Amino acid sequence: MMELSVLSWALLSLVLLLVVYVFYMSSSLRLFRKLGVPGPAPWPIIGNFHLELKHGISNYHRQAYQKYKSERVYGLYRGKQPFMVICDLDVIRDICVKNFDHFVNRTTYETEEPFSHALTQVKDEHWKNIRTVVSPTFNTVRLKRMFAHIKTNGQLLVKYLENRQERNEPVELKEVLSRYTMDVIASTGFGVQSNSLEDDGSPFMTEAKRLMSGPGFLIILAFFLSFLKPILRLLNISKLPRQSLQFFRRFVDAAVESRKGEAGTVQSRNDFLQLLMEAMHDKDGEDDNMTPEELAALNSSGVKRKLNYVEVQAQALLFLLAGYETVSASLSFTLFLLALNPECLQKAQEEVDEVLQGKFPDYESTQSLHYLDMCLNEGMRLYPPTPLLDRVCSDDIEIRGIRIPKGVNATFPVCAIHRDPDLWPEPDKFIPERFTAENKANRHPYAHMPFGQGPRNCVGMRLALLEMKVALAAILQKLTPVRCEKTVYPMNFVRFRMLAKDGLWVRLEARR
Ligand code: HEM
Repeated sequence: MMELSVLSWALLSLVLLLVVYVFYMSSSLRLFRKLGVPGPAPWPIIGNFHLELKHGISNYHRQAYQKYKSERVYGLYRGKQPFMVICDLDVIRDICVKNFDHFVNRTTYETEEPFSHALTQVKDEHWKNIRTVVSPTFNTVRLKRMFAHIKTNGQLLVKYLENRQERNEPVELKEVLSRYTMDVIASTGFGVQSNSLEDDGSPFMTEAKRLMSGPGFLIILAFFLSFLKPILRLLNISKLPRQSLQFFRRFVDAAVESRKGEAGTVQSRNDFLQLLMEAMHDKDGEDDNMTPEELAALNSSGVKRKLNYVEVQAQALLFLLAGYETVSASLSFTLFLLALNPECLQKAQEEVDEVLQGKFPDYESTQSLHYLDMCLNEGMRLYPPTPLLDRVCSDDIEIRGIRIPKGVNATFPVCAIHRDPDLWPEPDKFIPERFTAENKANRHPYAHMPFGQGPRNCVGMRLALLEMKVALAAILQKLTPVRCEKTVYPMNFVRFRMLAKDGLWVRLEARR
């Protein structure tokens, strides 16, 4: 009898706890109703997260955007976290630029060390400090110095593809271009030739793939639904595969260690790691490797630019990861779309022939490949690697009649804006001519934002465009991609990833 009553008490307490928990989790689910912001009704505990899970992020937001666009904004909850999705491009512009001081940070989720110090994660002054150090890596002077690395890998890529063409083998573009991208990152970042193209068992590729293969379903849930995090911690489940993280950490450590003896010497390595290590030694203005332009940019910022070792480690790891999936996806989708659109392909090849005159692309010639630039922009419009962007509001503000309270995540539905038929007639078609100077001038500048916008935009954009143009131009100069028996279009996508389930298969023909 006694035992039963203990059990009853325990059950009663559990039920009470559950009620309190549900009440607590639901308490903030009234915010959007109070503000008059439309949106789907949230469920207790999970909010609206089930909708993104069920339809996929891009599909869900394309539908929701069309439904609520006339209201300029809609509200969603992930767990109890409120996300105000902004459909009005002028409001997005004000958030990114005019009112940037209210929206410096983006939503971050708990990450393993040292990732919490990476540029994508850090906040406010910490972010400004690291961004100031990292930005000069991508200026014209540094990109020109890095070009030799990109050229070597571009030449290897074409040689590899020519071999495949001679054997008449179809090629899965995402796989091959991921290998090229990893080789470019390893060489421009760390001065290392990772040989991913040549070597099927390259540890660089194996670990990068493992890292990118995406976390398990439970982990994705925990990413967004914070109440699951303690459970994962208790089960010692990591969001990123530990083995791969360890591999890249050891790689960065070894690279830093091997260069320590070089500190203070004039030896110039022209890579990202060198810049980070210089920032660690904090030579403030005495840097032989920096141009006057770079020094002026750094010193005028007025913020401290010394990095500690963990920060160096974090940026180095980020460099490996941030540019891998994004570049390889954009590059392979664009080449695939060119293969499916022979008229555009012909125009691109004519431009390449005219500009390059039979030579391998160099830094200057890539700047004249305007049609290729339009093709890349159109590829990233259709398949933006980052389908949603966001900024966290640090203080209550009203922008163009929309009240955004402190703590709310202002989200920009890039994947939906990029397919809005009012901005892009026939939005699902690949039409690079949308990006002629004239057409661009007639469109809102925020209608296209694959690299984000404002001071917190993609810091690696110029490197990304350069390595993508070199690869495209070098391939199209020698080879013509065409549909083959393995081509699947329209594509089916892997859940939660901008990755074609059946691959991006083409056959290559040699150009006469
Ligand atoms: C096609 C290629 C790429 C695309 C589409 C892309 C896209 C983006 C986007 C959308 C953001 C967020 C911007 C915002 O919130 O406004 C971002 C941030 C960032 N990207 Fe990229 N990216 C690409 C390549 C690269 C490369 C090659 C690197 C470096 C090697 C890089 C490094 C970063 C970093 C460090 C940030 C965080 C910037 C900050 O918080 O200050 N990205 N990128």
